[in-house]
Amino acid sequence: MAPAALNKKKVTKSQKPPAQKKQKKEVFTAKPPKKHDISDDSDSPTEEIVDHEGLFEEENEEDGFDSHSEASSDGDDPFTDDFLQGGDDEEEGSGSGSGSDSDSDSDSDESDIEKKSRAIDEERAREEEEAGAEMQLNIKEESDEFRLPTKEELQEEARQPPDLPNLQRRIKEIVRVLSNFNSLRQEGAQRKDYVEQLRVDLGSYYGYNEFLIGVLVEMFPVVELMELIEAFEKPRPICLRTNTLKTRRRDLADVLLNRGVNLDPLSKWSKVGLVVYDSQVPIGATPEYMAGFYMLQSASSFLPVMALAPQEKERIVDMAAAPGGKTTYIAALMKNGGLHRWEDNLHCCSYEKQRDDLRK
Ligand SMILES: C[S@@+](CC[C@H](N)C(=O)[O-])C[C@H]1O[C@@H](n2cnc3c(N)ncnc32)[C@H](O)[C@@H]1O
Repeated sequence: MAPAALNKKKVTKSQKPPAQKKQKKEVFTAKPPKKHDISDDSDSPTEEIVDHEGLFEEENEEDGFDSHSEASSDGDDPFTDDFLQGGDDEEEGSGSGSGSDSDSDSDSDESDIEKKSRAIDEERAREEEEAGAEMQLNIKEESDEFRLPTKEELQEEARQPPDLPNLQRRIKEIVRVLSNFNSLRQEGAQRKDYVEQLRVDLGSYYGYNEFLIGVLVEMFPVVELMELIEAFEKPRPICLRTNTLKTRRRDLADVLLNRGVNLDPLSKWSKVGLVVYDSQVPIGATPEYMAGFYMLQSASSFLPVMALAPQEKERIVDMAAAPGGKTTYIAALMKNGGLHRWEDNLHCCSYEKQRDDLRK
């Protein structure tokens, strides 16, 4: 069945690492390289990054494996050397025919091994202690009081090209302070000082004009604001809307699947939308598209029409409606019985008429 096939493909597609993982990697990269430095000097930086991603995807398993493999690899070399030497000694010892010598040799071998083993344990304990101290230092640095930049610092910054990592860090810090303002605020600083700096930094970092970022900052609490802005950075999925005057979504999906379009129903909230992951044919030039079986339309553009909930025989005016995505959706919901004003011309809008107009 089509939906099963679609879902399968969706899973493959959704295996892309989520943006959050990136952050995780950034936060943690400071520590794990130790293992790589020791175990394999020849690793290229790229390989290291790949390894880290793997590491944090299966954190627990890897941690367990990691310490084990580290222990055995660290331990292997000295022990191997030892046993080899020990083997030679033993042979020499037995060659001399002195049983007590042999015993004492083997005793001293044993104590050698013990010594080396103890040295390795001590070395490891020291390393762990150092790593712990380093981690504490990092935690302390992160939790150190964040201070807003002074006027002079801002003036100096303004003379330089934008320092994006610094802006990103400051945005993160301001969000952190605003999320727990009473405990983390800088003495004497007001919430509005942080919000103002956040507004400026978000504008510079993400390239918003003052008006738009000002509206967004006023409109949303800080956590939602960040979620929204980060969502704006992600590419929109390609969606199409079934023209229910001509076909059913399921039938359209089947036909497109057969053409090599990898798609799924858009979401529970839409009965007409399909989301396209990838396609072996240009999605805007299939025979079905040319025949008006679907319209390429962002999922978000479905929503105003759904909110409007147009009914048959209503009169709906859609001003400045080109290219007509919402208007044709309205027309479909009105079963082609509506009257729409479209741009400067009055059209008695059948779906086909609008579509034909679109092509002119
Ligand atoms: C954002 S689009 C509308 C999209 C449409 N609602 C849809 O879903 O397909 C706005 C359209 O209005 C047109 N437009 C902007 N100002 C206009 C004006 N003063 N008079 C007529 N059309 C205008 C633009 O050229 C553009 O085609």
